[in-house]
Amino acid sequence: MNTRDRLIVALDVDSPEKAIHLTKLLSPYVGAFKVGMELFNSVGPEIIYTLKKLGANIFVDLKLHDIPNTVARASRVLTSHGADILNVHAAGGKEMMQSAAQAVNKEVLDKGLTRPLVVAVTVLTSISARAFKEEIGFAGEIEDKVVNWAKLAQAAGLDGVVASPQEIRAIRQACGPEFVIITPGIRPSGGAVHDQKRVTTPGEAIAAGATYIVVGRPITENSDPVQAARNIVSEMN
Ligand SMILES: O=c1ccn([C@@H]2O[C@H](COP(=O)(O)O)[C@@H](O)[C@H]2O)c(=O)[nH]1
Repeated sequence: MNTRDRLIVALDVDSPEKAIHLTKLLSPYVGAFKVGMELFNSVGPEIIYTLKKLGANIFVDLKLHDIPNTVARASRVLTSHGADILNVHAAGGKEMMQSAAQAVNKEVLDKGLTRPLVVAVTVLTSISARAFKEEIGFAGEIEDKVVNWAKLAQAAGLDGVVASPQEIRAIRQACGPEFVIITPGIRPSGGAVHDQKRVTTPGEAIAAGATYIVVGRPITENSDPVQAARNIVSEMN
């Protein structure tokens, strides 16, 4: 895979015009675009079709988390809309993840679609070690929880996980070289971290074994998004 194909830009915007503008501007420099809750809920599923018509690969980041039947049905619908990557929460459990994977596989077979990657969100990159223990009440270390959830996702038939770049090496060791690791919480050296807590630079994430990195504000809120994306790809090398 080319370095630039490993860069996914988070389109955290509230209108189709802004999303289309960024997609046209950045498509030559990045591998894919992420449609998250803000854009999906502002525009609706048609944004997936609109951006795919522009030739973009789309990660639909809705972080499904519900009972197995509900998540399976939602996963089937997102597959039919043409998501290239979709995700569920690992905290939903093995049965939920298995149901999602099976529903996606069935939809792909029934409709002759290209199979999307189905990945599990582990511990959000905005969660600090203190919040993990004192607020949410988990015992132990974040890395152990992330690795356990990654192994559970793999056993459930998922393709990979979303995790912080700080846990990449441990996940790689536990789940092997083919397992997909998508890492938000990426900040260029010296850049503002915003609400992210477990961050690294693009270069550190790739060196640790990330399959894809996700970058939003450092690109989309930059006065020159193209240069920001090009700088990040350079930092990945
Ligand atoms: O643990 C997670 C899971 C998802 N995200 C998403 O990634 C982007 C990051 O945006 P930045 O502006 O680069 O912080 C955003 O869309 C999140 O919803 C995450 O950050 N952490």
